Order: sequence, then C-alpha cells, then structure tokens
Amino acid sequence: MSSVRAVDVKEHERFKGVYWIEFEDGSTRLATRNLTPGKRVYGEQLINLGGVEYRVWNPYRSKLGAAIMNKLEAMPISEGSKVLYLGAASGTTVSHVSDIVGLNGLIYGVEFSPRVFREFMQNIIDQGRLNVIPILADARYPEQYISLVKGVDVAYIDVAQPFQAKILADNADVYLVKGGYIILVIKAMSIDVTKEPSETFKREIDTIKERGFDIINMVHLEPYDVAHALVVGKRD
Ligand SMILES: C[S@@+](CC[C@H](N)C(=O)[O-])C[C@H]1O[C@@H](n2cnc3c(N)ncnc32)[C@H](O)[C@@H]1O
Repeated sequence: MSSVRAVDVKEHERFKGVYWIEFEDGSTRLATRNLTPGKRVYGEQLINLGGVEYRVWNPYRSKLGAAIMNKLEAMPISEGSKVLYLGAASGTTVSHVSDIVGLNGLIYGVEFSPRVFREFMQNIIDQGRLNVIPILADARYPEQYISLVKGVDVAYIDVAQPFQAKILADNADVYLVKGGYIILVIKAMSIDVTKEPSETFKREIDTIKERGFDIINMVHLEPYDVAHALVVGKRD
C-alpha cells in the first residue's frame, strides 16, 4: 500500500464513473468511487478526497482495469447500466463495475464454482452492495437463470474456458437488449494451448462477428496479463 499522499482526482477523459487519482510524487492510479465507503474488497487502497472515498483499481487484479489502462476507447458500462457478468469469481471486477453503475444499475454476477461462489456471496453481503445479484449457475446454460435475469445493456464474460465467444453470444441471444454491448475477455492459453495467441483471438472474434456483433474495440492486456485481450462489441 502506498504511503505517498493523494492530492487530486479527475474523472477519466472518456468514461464516467472512472477516475484518475493523482499522488504528490506525480504518479496516477485508476479508481472508482466507493459505493460502500469504509469497505475494501481485495485489499485495495481507499483514498478520501474532497469528502468522497475512492477505491484504487488494480489492473493486475482486474482485466477491465487493465484494458482501461491500455487505452480502451469504448467502455459501455456507465451509471445506471444493467450488466450480466459471467465468471464473477469472488467479485473483484464486479465490485468496480458495481461502483460505476451505482444504485440505479444492476449486476447479475454468474459463477459456477460453489466454493468461489460462497466467497463471492459473502463479499457482497459483507460489503452491503445492493446492486449485485449473485447467481450460482453455469454460463453455458443461460436458461438456468431465466427466472432471475431481466434484459441487460451489457453482457460481459471472463470465464477463461474454451468457446467463451459462443457462451457469450448464447447469453446475449437471451438477455441482451436491442442495441446492447458485449465485453469478451479472451485468455488465449485457456482456450487452446497448442495455438498462437493471435490465432485464438481471431477465432473468438470471428465467432462474435458470425453471431451478428460489430467489433468496436480490442486491446491487449500486457503487461498486466500475458496473452489476454479484451474485446468490446455491439449488435443493433
Ligand atoms: C478468470 S476468473 C474471473 C475473474 C473475474 N472476472 C474478475 O476479474 O474479478 C474465471 C471465473 O469463471 C468461473 N467459470 C468458469 N467457467 C464457468 C462457467 N461455465 N459458468 C460460470 N462461471 C464459470 C471460474 O470458476 C472462475 O471463478
């Protein structure tokens, strides 16, 4: 944890609800405004400036954070967004998305490992994050949560499994509103260790295009995550 004093905060040039904290040594860090002041999620630094508490967003722990650090141009999650998040794990990235969408937004966080889900659920309860609905289910079978999830503006996937693009498109077919966005995290090594990352990225992107999405933006996540990319798509 840094002992250098935070001196200023500025909203991100493109993304509402995402901030740059400036420190007295001239360094800057990404952050979101803490929806549940006083509560940490993954040991991140809490910063108070002007009577507001921010949580530093660690790009080594969150691929969406890494993508923003790597100059992502389009980030369709903002205040009030409804998000279907597949592969919630214990809720690290979900917590920053929860800060961004605020209490007018909602996140359906799907996780299929019962052990990890328990941790996710406990974190959400301990922090009192009222805009997150944890769902224990397998994202490969979107109909498993049809009674819980309503139309969403953004479908996000980070399950680090083969056929992620297909799983995401299958969920989008059921839950994404017309004109909605997808965010696909591609972990090349998890999908096929025998192929070069670029080949895997191309295959996953081709799947997304075949399913009717336009690619809006793609960024690689080095140095925060090796052989990872994050893709934003849209379907009208
Ligand atoms: C790389 S981690 C996600 C990290 C998380 N997105 C973050 O940034 O905080 C992948 C997670 O997806 C979960 N997962 C894998 N396959 C899944 C599936 N078919 N349905 C739901 N969750 C799945 C794993 O149990 C694991 O917790």
